[in-house]
Amino acid sequence: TRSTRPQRLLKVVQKHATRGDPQSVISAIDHFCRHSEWAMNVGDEKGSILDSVVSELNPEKVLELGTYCGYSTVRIARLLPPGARLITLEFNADYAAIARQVIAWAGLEDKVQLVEGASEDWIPRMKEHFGIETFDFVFLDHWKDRYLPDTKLMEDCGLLRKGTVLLADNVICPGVPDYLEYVRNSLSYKSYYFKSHLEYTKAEDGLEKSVFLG
Ligand SMILES: O=C(NC/C=C/[C@H]1O[C@@H](n2ccc(=O)cc2)[C@H](O)[C@@H]1O)c1cc([N+](=O)[O-])cc(O)c1O
Ligand SMILES: [Mg+2]
Repeated sequence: TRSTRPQRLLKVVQKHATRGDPQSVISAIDHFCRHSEWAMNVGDEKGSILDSVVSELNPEKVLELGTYCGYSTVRIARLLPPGARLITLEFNADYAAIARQVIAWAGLEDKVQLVEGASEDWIPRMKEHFGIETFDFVFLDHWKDRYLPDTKLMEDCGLLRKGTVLLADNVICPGVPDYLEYVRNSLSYKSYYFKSHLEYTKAEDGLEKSVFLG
């Protein structure tokens, strides 16, 4: 039977990227998704904004909601200082299996912990299961109707501290109106919109950076 899109992405990485070279993994996926088959990776344009936010923050503890094939996992983990840790949550077992191999190909498995399951089940367990006090940086790129409830859940679980940065993908396309309204109007956040484009297209999209004020 026909392969899946994640399987085709992994094949492209294994064929065109160099083991242990995260940039080559990123470039191989971007080239394939721009010229052969679109996929819902954050992509090169928004990815550069993600890079700048991570580089400026230099986070020790990172949470990613929505691994998919591991593209943004690789983008973030490649910039983390030694000893820093990225926990990425993936609901779909098939996607998780592909992402593990993409992350390993990039040579970043020591910095990344991929956890399979639903964000609402794992967020309340971050402290007791992973020994996490608070996160320095959270990248939201999972189901768009989960951005707001999961943000409130992270607040309630005490996982955000003064200065924690949330960066949300797709705030225009497909859009997360309830999340945007919340972080832009809540007195607990200072929010900024980075205008960009939907990955590999000319459609508008953007990233919303929201700093938790405690
Ligand atoms: O729908 C989109 N993303 C949903 C992503 C969902 C991912 O998050 C995981 N997850 C992990 C943990 C959970 O608790 C739930 C799901 C799912 O198993 C999936 O791997 C999307 C769509 C477009 N688009 O143009 O249509 C563009 C984008 O950049 C997008 O991100
Ligand atoms: Mg996205």
